[in-house]
Amino acid sequence: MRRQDNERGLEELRKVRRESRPYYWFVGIFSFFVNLLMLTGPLYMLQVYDRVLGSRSVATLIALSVLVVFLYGMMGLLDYTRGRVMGRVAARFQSKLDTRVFDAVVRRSAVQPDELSQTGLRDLESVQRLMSSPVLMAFFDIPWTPVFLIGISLFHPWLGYLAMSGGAVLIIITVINQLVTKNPTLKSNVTTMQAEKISDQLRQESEMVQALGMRRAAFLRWHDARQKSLSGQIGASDLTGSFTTLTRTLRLLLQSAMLGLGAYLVLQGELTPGAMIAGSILMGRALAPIELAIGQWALVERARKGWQNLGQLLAEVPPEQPRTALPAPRAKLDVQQLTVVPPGEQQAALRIVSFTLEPGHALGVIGPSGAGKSTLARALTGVWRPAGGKIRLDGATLDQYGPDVLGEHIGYLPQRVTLFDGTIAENIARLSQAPDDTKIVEAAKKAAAHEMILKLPEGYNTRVSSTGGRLSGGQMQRIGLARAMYGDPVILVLDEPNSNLDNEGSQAVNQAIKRMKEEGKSVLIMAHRPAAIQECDMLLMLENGSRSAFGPKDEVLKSMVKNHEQITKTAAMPGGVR
Ligand SMILES: Nc1ncnc2c1ncn2[C@@H]1O[C@H](COP(=O)(O)OP(=O)(O)OP(=O)(O)O)[C@@H](O)[C@H]1O
Repeated sequence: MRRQDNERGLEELRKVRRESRPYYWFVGIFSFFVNLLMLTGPLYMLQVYDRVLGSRSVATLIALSVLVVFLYGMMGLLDYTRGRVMGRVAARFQSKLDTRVFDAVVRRSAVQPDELSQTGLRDLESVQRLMSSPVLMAFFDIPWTPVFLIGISLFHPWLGYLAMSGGAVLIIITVINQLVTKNPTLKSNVTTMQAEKISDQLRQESEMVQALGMRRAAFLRWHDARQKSLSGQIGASDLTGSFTTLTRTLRLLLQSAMLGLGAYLVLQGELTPGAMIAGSILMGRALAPIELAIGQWALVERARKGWQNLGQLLAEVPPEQPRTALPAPRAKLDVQQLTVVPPGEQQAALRIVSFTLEPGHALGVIGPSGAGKSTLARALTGVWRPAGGKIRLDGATLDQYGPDVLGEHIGYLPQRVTLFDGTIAENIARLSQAPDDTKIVEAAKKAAAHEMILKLPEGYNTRVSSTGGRLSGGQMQRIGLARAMYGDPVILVLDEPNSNLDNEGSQAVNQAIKRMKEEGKSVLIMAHRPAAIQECDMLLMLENGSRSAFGPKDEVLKSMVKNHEQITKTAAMPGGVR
């Protein structure tokens, strides 16, 4: 996506940033006073050398020193306050965007789990971190650098020339630093993330890694990524480090050069000793923010990249428009000419498929592997949008329901059940903030999982992890079914519900389907095994993404048998299919 296309997302970010505009003014005004108070040191030196030492007045020295303590105190207070304000502005920026970015990340991950969706929340954090860091304060201070440099030239034009040329060299170094360190810093960030991703995945799949004897190979793969990340980090930190050292050395050198030139001018009688010292201190103050910015440039680069990424993410996943709340739908599903193209693919996985499902019916969707059954399930649950055709739930297309509302109406049991870290009850209640215990138990009973859960050591409060923890595959599937049934959905989409179930589990699922039908609700079962379609009244047969048969179960099965016999007979004939 080009920068121009990201503009909508960037504008969204800028809008949130603009909301804190009064605070930026506040910090700007405070920075003015902080920088003004920076003159305390040089002015003190000027007074001590040129007035106190000349007049030998202890009283003046004490008065000046008290004043300096007060002024430094004020400066510290203002500096601390502006830091606190920016910290809060940064936190506000993050929390204002948290919901929006989280929503965009979840929506994008569901269809395209790429780098952009993975880093979304981290990108927001890196922008927040820059906003609350001292580097940002340095940006508020840098505009004062020329003012300090001009101040130096007021002492003596030669000092001014030296300060200006020193400042110019530092600015050139800053620009070169920005150009040179940009790519290595970003590259090192990417390699670090890749190494983390590999280690996360290997940790999650540790059981399989162990069982398949993949430990050494897995280690080498991770180690390779880790080495790349490490050498990237060393390269980037060497580069940034060299610029930091260069600027620091240059600043110290310039300060000393300032003293040297000042001393020469004092010897020539063109400058007072106080001005010599004050000039050197001013030089240090003028260059300090530039030095700080260069030292922390990696933070700036990360935030800059994060800002661009966020712009792209928000542009690609626009906010959802509010929808008119519809009444609870009847369990009537109407699929017309549905075509679905998996995200990032060119070819449709489902082509012009039509069927209807009436309330109180169960539809079995059968077909070989890769026929498009799971694709249909994802389209029916609103996860993948149709590239063509329509899916209507009680007359309204799916996009007329809000995604969370649709989730309440259509219960979904995915092919691979994943639970979330938490208790079984929390998982069944779909992590609801206000879980309803009665509904949780009811859903578990409908899924015939109630007894099984009670037998666990802590019943409904048993803690589980994303991979199930102490639960077996079949137990996870039954909890997944209870989760699908939580909140009384009108339609249930079950993708291979029997894949991990024993006989008792399969019967429990069939019982649940029967109950749904009796309540006037409907069920779709994507299945390989005959046991799964026992309760189905209708069958939809998919082949290569197209509908090859649809109708009452017995008729479809009969025609399948007939076709099968036909094929067998033809194959048996001389010259037939072999
Ligand atoms: N996330 C995805 N990205 C790209 N293509 C996909 C994705 N998921 C599925 N497909 C493709 O869509 C086609 C249909 O896959 P689908 O998972 O719907 O088949 P299925 O009938 O459910 O198979 P199975 O019975 O093995 O689960 C396949 O060609 C597959 O390669």
